[in-house]
Amino acid sequence: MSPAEIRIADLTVSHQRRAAVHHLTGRFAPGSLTAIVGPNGAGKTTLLRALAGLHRPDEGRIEGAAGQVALLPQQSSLDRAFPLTCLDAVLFGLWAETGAFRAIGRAGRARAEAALAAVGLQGFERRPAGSLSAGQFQRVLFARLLLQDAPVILLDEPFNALDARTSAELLAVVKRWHGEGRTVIAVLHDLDLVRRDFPETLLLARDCLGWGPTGEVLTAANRLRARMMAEAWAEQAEACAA
Ligand SMILES: Nc1ncnc2c1ncn2[C@@H]1O[C@H](COP(=O)(O)OP(=O)(O)OP(=O)(O)O)[C@@H](O)[C@H]1O
Repeated sequence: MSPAEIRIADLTVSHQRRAAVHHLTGRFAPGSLTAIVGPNGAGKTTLLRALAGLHRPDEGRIEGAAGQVALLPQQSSLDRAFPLTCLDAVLFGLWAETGAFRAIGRAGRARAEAALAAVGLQGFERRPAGSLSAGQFQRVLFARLLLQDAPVILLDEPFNALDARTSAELLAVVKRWHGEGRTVIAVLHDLDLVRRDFPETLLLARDCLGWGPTGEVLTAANRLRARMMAEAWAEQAEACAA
């Protein structure tokens, strides 16, 4: 796995002309493990989706991400009523390799079965994905990421609403990715988890309030600034003017 660096230069991303990420500059070092933290509405998901190429920047640049990333979206953003088996859901991870309409061969199926087994879901291949618990479904999405085998992994609230055992097992998968030299970036709200397991942190409140070693970024002063900025956001704020 060749390590991937992502460089961000003066990035602004807006929704309906309102800036969600504002003039962000910095880099995710190759093979780094970074938490993105900040209050609700701070622009964390917007940044992750911009890194995945799903939001176009209004200004600035993202370099090094194109074709390199695999994204775990927030579960709440997914339609689980879609009639898919667990195996099919995992096989979506091969789209980038095979294209949407090319048949998946036996080798692809074997890889998908192995990925399901790696996240503790051996025997779930034919189960409808819609019948799974939230924790089981998150395991399926992790299996899909395993199959994508990307140098950069983007995770949006990967441990949200999971029990302690599922969280611990999926955190072990994240650490394995980091150990393999992948660049891993996760949006998280649990600051104890961030302090314990994520060496780097980006603290976002639309603007960047700190980006570097977690202990230096998650200071009481920085967190207070983030909270105060969140409280000050005017819903009718205009487009970025600076
Ligand atoms: N599709 C959209 N259309 C319009 N506004 C949006 C859209 N997506 C996000 N926003 C707005 O952009 C801002 C940033 O949202 P975003 O989801 O990136 O924040 P977040 O930090 O991930 O929040 P949370 O912690 O609540 O998930 C918010 O004000 C949100 O209302």
